[in-house]
Amino acid sequence: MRDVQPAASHFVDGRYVEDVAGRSIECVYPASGAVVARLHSATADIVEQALASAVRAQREWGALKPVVRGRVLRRAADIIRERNRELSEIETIDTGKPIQETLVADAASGADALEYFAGLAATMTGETIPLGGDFVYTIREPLGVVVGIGAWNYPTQIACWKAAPALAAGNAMIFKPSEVTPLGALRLAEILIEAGAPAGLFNVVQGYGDVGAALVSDPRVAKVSLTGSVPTGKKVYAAAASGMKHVTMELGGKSPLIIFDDADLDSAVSAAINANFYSSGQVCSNGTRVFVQDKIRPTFLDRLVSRTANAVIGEPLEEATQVGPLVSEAQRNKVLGYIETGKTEGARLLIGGRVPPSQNSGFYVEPTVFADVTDEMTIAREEIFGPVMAVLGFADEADVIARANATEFGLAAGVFTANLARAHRVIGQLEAGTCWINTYNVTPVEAPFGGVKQSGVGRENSRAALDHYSQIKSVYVASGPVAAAY
Ligand SMILES: NC(=O)c1ccc[n+]([C@@H]2O[C@H](COP(=O)([O-])OP(=O)(O)OC[C@H]3O[C@@H](n4cnc5c(N)ncnc54)[C@H](O)[C@@H]3O)[C@@H](O)[C@H]2O)c1
Ligand SMILES: C[N+](C)(C)CC=O
Ligand SMILES: [K+]
Repeated sequence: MRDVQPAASHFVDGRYVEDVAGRSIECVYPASGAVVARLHSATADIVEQALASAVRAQREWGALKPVVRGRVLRRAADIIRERNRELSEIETIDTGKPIQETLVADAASGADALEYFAGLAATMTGETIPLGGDFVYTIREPLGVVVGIGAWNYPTQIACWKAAPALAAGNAMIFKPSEVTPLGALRLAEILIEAGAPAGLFNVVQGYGDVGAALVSDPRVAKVSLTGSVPTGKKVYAAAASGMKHVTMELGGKSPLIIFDDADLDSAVSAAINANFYSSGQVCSNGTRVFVQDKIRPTFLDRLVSRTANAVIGEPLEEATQVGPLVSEAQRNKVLGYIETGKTEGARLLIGGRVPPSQNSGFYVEPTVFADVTDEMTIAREEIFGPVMAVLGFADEADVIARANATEFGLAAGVFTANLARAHRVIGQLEAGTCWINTYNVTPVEAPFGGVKQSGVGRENSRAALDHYSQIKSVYVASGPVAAAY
């Protein structure tokens, strides 16, 4: 296995920096439990260096022609693609996700975001508003220094999805990765410098929640973009509110995947597998409540179980492996606890539910399917963030829409049907920010991504993300003399 110990914990002002006074962070390889890197949480001194250098870099960067900023981001995208193999291995070691996933979904998606926003940078223009002889013109300005805070499931993708629109719009970013997966963002910071970004433009500081909180409460920070859980989102949103800061909140979900009886059944089974077992189920937008219409449910479950039995569980660095471990022991135990609750509350366990007998180290859980799940059961209400699918029945359209919406979350939703009129009708009534018809969890950077209700605020990706990283200055221009009352 490659050596992933970084030169130092943090990347600030264009170089690696360390302060061993910070609390220790051990980066664990989830497939074995071995410590693969030792880092330190940022001290107040490191946080100060990051903030001061970001303020300085942002002034320089924000004054550049946007097309020049785009060129730097485009170069970074190219470097990421050249190094995809190495970056994917680091991502697999950091998260435990199978290399066959990280080779296509992580650094590669990050490169897509950098390339996409590189192209859009120069299109961020204002408008002129004629007012007779006078007029108003508008300027889209950067916010200043923005903070990104990441979750552990997609560390590189999250860093890039936040950095790309932020930097394209002329901001500087300080990024705090999850303490569970500290590695990927450091490589992005190195690559941006290599691509020509000024020192301090994209700083990475490691740390636990207190480091995130210190960044969010600093008056030099104009915005925070968090990917994480709903409880953390509420804390960060509240802290940002007291400083009147902008926010983007990409939070959790318990999304419905609704399969009508006229759907292409094999595609629907594939989608349910992808929507629950990809990344061992550690995907925010997963369709973890699979509603299957009565007539096809027995056949659906048969095919689902026989295909799930074929999943290759194993060492994530081997290309044949399809299912790896969960990210940590704590997450594995949390998921096993939900499986026990599912059994106790009367759901029918069809397959999985155990630590795979072949894996005597690492944090593995078998892909697990529960049938006969009802709306009140804990496994149908709470986000598990593991490979646990709950299959529920339904008879008619109005009933399934009401039940799909009966949740505090609203991140995503999917509908499978051959009847496109029905597909659009149902999607129109679902309370979810990101929806799919006859597919699931496809998240191209060109499309807005984000949630409604408790699942979040704002959108990542697409043109919409640029609005969330910029503000409008409105300038009234007078052409005549000014009168006053006295
Ligand atoms: N919507 C999305 O795009 C998306 C993507 C991935 C994960 N998620 C969600 O993330 C969750 C899993 O990730 P997690 O366990 O890392 O989430 P988490 O909420 O525990 O932590 C997220 C990040 O917030 C930091 N943090 C914790 N307390 C903080 C505070 N008071 N102030 C500032 N920062 C603080 C953590 O250190 C970490 O970096 C799931 O709920 C999942 O649905 C959402
Ligand atoms: C954005 N996505 C779905 C790839 C990762 C969220 O957990
Ligand atoms: K790790």
